[in-house]
Amino acid sequence: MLTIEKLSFGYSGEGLFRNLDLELEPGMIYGLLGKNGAGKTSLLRLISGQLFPSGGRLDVLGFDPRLRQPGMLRDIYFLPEEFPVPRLTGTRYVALNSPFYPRFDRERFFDLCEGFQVDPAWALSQVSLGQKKKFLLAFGLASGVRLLILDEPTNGLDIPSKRQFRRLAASSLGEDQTILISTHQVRDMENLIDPVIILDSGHILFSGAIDSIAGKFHMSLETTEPLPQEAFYFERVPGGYSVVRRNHEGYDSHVDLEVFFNMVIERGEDVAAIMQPGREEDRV
Ligand SMILES: Nc1ncnc2c1ncn2[C@@H]1O[C@H](COP(=O)(O)OP(=O)(O)OP(=O)(O)O)[C@@H](O)[C@H]1O
Repeated sequence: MLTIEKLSFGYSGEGLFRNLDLELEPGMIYGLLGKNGAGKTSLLRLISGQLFPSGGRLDVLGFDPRLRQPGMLRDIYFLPEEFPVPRLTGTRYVALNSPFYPRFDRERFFDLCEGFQVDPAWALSQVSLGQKKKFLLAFGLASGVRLLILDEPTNGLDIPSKRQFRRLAASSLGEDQTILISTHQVRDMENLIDPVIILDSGHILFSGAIDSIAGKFHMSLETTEPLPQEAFYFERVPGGYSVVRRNHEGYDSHVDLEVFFNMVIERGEDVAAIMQPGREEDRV
């Protein structure tokens, strides 16, 4: 559903992406993780045709996003991190905008509004940032598009709303749909995103399924600090140390995404070597 090959892009001559490759499959909720400034928003804007690459190939739902053809636009919904809202009620917004999305499901939209505790009768310009965001998330999740792109969707949401978002997003996904969520708040996305893509300074350091991580690495919370040679990676956490070891024994363990993210940022090349069969080097 989305293929990126050898993508290059930069702002005013400064290279951000060089030879970037990425493939997204339908039926998944991808998490695009990266620190501030890693390039997440730029990548999302390239995918949705709001920025143009300087080289390489982008295929989004069979379209070249630069052309912004109606066939692509009716199947993509992009919720940016910051967004202006018109001086309209939610109901009027839906009446004006839903016709652009042929598979928009009004009943689902009202259910989602109820789930998010937002009232479509509200004037959008007069509600809080979190309420606006939840309204637009309900719109996006009800739009029926094949590619839903959410840039930092949990920014501005309170803790119960973040939980609601995870629940409603997971229950909204159809087989032919993909959700691509960018965030630097990794914890907010746990138990929702799979696979994960980790971007750092314009490079994809990791792209893969949670299962594949659990197959190669074992994570545990330990009370004592391990010796460096005893662990692949560890960090101090409340209550002790989060310790990552190679999973040679095939143990089942929960993947703590934040720890994995930190590990990839610190040891990206080593993780890549381990994750790729055939190029694996046996490290502790
Ligand atoms: N319009 C622009 N002109 C010039 N440079 C830009 C522009 N937009 C972004 N950049 C730069 O490109 C890099 C990537 O920015 P981008 O917004 O894509 O990162 P991000 O991962 O989304 O960050 P954040 O998590 O802070 O939103 C940063 O170094 C940023 O300063």
